[in-house]
Amino acid sequence: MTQIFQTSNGLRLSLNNISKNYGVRSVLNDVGLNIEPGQFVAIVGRSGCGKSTLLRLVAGLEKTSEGTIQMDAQPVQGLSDDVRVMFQEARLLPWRKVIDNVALGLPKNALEKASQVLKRVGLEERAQDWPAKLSGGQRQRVALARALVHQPKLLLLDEPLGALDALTRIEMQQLIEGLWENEGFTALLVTHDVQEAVALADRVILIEDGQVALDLKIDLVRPRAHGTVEFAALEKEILDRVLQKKKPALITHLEQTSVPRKIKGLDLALGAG
Ligand SMILES: Nc1ncnc2c1ncn2[C@@H]1O[C@H](COP(=O)(O)OP(=O)(O)OP(=O)(O)O)[C@@H](O)[C@H]1O
Repeated sequence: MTQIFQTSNGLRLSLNNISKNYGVRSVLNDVGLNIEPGQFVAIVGRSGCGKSTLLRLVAGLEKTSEGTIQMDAQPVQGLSDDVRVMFQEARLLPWRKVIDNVALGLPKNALEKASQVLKRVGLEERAQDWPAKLSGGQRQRVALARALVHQPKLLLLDEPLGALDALTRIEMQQLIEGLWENEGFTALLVTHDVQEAVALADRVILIEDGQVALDLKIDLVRPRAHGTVEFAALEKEILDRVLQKKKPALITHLEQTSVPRKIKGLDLALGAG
């Protein structure tokens, strides 16, 4: 089932020609993006291309060098109660039980609310455990519950499944997708995993050289089966675009001029049969 934006509880996010420099190094350069309320957007790109920087700017953890970010037409000025972030590490407080980690920052009488959200992530039976007793995947479920208990309008996901094994990762993807469909928040996911991006997102944005190099709509029915032709074609389109960029100039030249078949020894490097 595709997301119906009209019924969403999410916020509209606008990045208006934003740039970010660290000293003389330009990380993001004139990035413009408009994200609809309730949309699920994935940001992909090579390591160091500025994905996490973009997320930190949206979260209000850092300031843009140029340009503005708006949520529902209001400028972002620091942290907002409407926005929650989930990182690769769960960042739980080890001296607080699971339920108390989820209820962190809530009024004292909010334990009932916290336990309802724990139930939604499938961990109600672990409420009284210490975080150290949980697996990596369970800890990320707690982190997800801790974010969702605040009913965010925007959930920022900075490679939250990056450290998990393949099966747990798929389970967590399904959990996040289900919660997003029910709660209707806007989601912005940074991931290295193109397959994950195609599985979850309505739109995949590729960042390259500090700019939006690709903005691809993913119009597949949900939940998405990884093995379909349509799924594979979208995955390939993104991967081809990423790989095309960094091919050594010599290889690209040889491919274009079809010289490699004549040069023994280079055939292997090009994967030619
Ligand atoms: N606080 C900082 N000071 C200086 N440079 C920074 C700072 N934060 C990030 N950078 C630089 O900005 C660039 C982008 O970093 P960022 O973490 O956003 O990349 P990324 O695409 O998320 O990388 P990865 O996929 O490896 O996590 C990198 O070259 C990084 O070294």
